[in-house]
Amino acid sequence: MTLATHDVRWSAGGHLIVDGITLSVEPNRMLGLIGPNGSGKSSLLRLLCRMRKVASGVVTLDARDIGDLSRRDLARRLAFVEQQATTDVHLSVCDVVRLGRTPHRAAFASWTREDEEAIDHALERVGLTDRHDQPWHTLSGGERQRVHIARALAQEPRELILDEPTNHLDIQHQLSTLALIRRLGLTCIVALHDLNLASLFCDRICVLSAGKLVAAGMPEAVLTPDLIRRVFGVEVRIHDGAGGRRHIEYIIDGDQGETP
Ligand SMILES: Nc1ncnc2c1ncn2[C@@H]1O[C@H](COP(=O)(O)OP(=O)(O)OP(=O)(O)O)[C@@H](O)[C@H]1O
Repeated sequence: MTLATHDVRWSAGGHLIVDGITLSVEPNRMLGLIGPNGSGKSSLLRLLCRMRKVASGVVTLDARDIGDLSRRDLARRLAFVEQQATTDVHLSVCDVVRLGRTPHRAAFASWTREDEEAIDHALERVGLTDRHDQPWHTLSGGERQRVHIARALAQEPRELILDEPTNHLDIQHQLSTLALIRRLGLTCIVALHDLNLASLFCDRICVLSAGKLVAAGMPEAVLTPDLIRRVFGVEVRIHDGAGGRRHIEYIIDGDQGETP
């Protein structure tokens, strides 16, 4: 195991938001975190990358408490792409991606060829090489999201945590971004709302509900009509498609459609 939580709890505003969660991700695998709005996904991701401190329990990286690692050591291993991350409007695209190099550079050191190559490579991977010098504030929401992913890649992490990375992306970029993240072969924990995308791209899925872990396992074992009804309050039909791919069809009120 690389990254794991052990009976982790976190409270805010007098409420227990993350309620005794134990999970782990296998090295070089993609773990999807799903759950309704407010179920605690972002809060858990922040605990995983030490942006928040656990109230009890422990988060470990290679069996070491992440609280014992220096900020720099942690940032060399683990990158976080936040939901709706804000960035100073006066920066260019490459300035934002450069921020990812911070953990690799000594204070006041000049930029090395290695730094520049990491930045160029990261921009290439998200398909934004031609936007290198574009002012950040002129980018579309989807382009900003991809720049944030490039910033995380420039950090050259082994563990990558992403909070709704497909937000703001059109369907082509949702698919290509998740395919890219998968191709990276990093150890990855990703919060997703789209159950079909989670099923398509994740090796395993953890389901949160009201701060608790209510199911974990392979997508086909976890994403059953019963689980989706209990956790999301939605009726679905599951179709087996070509190549073992499954499709979750949502049944809206009054839909009497029968499975052919
Ligand atoms: N600092 C805080 N103070 C008070 N309440 C908080 C705080 N942070 C989170 N919460 C509450 O904790 C709950 C879980 O929030 P969180 O953002 O983790 O959920 P989520 O599953 O990521 O939701 P979404 O799918 O809507 O992004 C919410 O009800 C939220 O209002």
